[in-house]
Amino acid sequence: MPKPIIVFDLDGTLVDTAPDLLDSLNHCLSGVGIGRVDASEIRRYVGFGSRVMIERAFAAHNRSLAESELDRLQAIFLDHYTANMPGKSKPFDGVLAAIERFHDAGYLTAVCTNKYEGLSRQLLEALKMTQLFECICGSDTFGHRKPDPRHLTDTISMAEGDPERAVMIGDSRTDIDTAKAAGIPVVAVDFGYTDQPVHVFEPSCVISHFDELTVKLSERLVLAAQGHTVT
Ligand SMILES: O=C(O)COP(=O)(O)O
Ligand SMILES: [Mg+2]
Repeated sequence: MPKPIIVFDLDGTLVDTAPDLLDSLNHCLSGVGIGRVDASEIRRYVGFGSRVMIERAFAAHNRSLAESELDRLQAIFLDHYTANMPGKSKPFDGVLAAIERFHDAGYLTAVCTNKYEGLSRQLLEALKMTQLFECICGSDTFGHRKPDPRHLTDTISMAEGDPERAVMIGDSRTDIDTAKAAGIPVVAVDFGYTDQPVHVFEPSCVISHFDELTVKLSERLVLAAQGHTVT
């Protein structure tokens, strides 16, 4: 029988990667004349991978960007980001204990991220976290990515999890829209990368620390999603 599953987003949910994304973004933007991006800006640019992040930095400065220049800058970004991994990135407080709680309760865990799969694996490997997940599915794993709900449903299938007992954990509108479109309950963390507070996007619930992510909470969300009255 397939097991219940918790699917984690990566950047801003599992791992606090913003300091390294910021360093690599500023490295690739040096010399293009838009100045340095700061820590508050980067949180609005993350969510659709490095290419969109660079595009958003240009758009924020009312600058257009030719495709070939974007290719060039993305290659610089990726080289720098890869060479410095894991850098300052670290798992958010309490997430490792939360994963252990779910494993002890018989759950599977997986990653569904808009980071490239290779980068995600390299980062999680450097943080000694790869073995925690049944599968790690990036933006290039299936040919569709969040907010396409198939990115999430295909992740659950690959992990051999039960889609009727799945919960997504994410930090952005993209994660919330993806899970809702897939009919899967979604817990939003309020410490990740988003331009608006996550409650605006109406996730199933919001947590401020992984201590709040309990097996009981996930069971309640699954029951509620199936239409049961939960008190
Ligand atoms: O790297 C990004 O832009 C997005 O990554 P995430 O889907 O793990 O938040
Ligand atoms: Mg994220």
